[in-house]
Amino acid sequence: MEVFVSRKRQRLSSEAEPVKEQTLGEAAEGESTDFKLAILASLHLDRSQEILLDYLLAYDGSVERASSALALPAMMDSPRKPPAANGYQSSLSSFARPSSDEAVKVGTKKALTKKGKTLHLYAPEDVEAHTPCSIIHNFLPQAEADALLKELLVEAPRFRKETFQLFDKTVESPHTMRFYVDSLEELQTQKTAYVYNGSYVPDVAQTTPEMLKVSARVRDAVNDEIQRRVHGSTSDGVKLKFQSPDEWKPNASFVNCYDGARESVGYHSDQLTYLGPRAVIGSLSLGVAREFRVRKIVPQAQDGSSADTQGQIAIHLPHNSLLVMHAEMQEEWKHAVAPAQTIDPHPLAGNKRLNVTYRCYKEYLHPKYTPKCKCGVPTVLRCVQKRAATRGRYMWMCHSGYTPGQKGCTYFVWGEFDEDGKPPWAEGYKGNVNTPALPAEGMSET
Ligand SMILES: O=C(O)CCC(=O)C(=O)O
Ligand SMILES: [Fe+2]
Repeated sequence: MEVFVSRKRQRLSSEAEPVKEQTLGEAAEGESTDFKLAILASLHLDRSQEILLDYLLAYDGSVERASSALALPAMMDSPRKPPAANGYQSSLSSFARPSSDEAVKVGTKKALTKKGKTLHLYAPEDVEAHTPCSIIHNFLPQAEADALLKELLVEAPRFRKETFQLFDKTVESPHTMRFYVDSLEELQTQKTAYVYNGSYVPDVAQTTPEMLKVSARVRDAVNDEIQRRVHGSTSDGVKLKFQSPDEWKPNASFVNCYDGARESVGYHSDQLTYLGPRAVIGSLSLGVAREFRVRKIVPQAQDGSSADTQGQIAIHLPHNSLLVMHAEMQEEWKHAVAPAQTIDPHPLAGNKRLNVTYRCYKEYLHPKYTPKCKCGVPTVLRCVQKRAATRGRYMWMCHSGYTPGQKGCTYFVWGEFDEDGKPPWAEGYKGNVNTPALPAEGMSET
């Protein structure tokens, strides 16, 4: 296809295989779905993520074929009837009652979603049962939610779009954001020591007074939710391997602003580099209600089905709701905020949605301790998702492949973590359980 830029595929492995010239579309075929979506988005700027995903699924994951179809003027609509986006359920059981063997426990149930379909969830019990998240509606007293929203509306004009590298292109995130840390001392080290997508973040701000007040409430609620989930029916009191047993203490946050229906964030997992394995995140939504999409990216262990045969789940996020992304989330699922067809303006925020993602940065994952790559930059922590033989294992890799203007190196080392997610240099380290030791081949497919 002519529209594709010809490029040499960058290999992150040390295999000495000839590198052949290929189109961007061909090069993408072995990549993850979100990567393919990002390529389609860069080629079809006028199409929503939802339409792109629909086409990609309709053409069995082929970027070339999906892109050809998207280019045809006669096919401006989705290749199939899009799933209904409106309407409320009181709970999923009133919408589709599973048969007794299609159960009800997360982890033992059959997938509720089907390839190319979106299942919309509104009730907290459904969100909890069918996703790695839990949600608390009307989380803050109304006056406190409004005070925080007003404060963030004053901050929002200083937010910026994030840029990242996609092959030869520099792409901008379709919404704005800013990073906040609690202490002044942390603010200085963040600017000079912490690396995101290969570079320092020049604009780090100090957590505002209302954000800090709310942070204490979020901390208590998230710790309660973690306990409830660990002791609930699905995990029988056993935390996940690598999940920290310590109290969750937020000390930093990314604050996102979506101004209008079209602003969005594409499918991604949050970076684990400073949070560690099996991270938990508390995400507070204010202003316009939007849809949070989640999609499982590793197959259900029980039925062995491919993750790509499952559809996506949309969680409705109204003003003043706290969504907890639990420890299963970042390694096994991806999440997105989809562009909307229409939005209901909010009395204080107008067309804006503000979102605070409270995070717990671990002291022992400060870049002064973590492995450095050959470029001399602290590495990024990633978890293998696609390759079955090494799935679920952690590795430290060079950042620079994601940095505009930088090529990056092939540096890669398996991460060592104990059962509580601590690295060897952390106090109380109990010994490595991140089964490693396969040769470092084909590490480009995570
Ligand atoms: O806006 C949201 O709800 C999600 C934001 C998000 O995914 C992020 O900050 O990583
Ligand atoms: Fe995220």
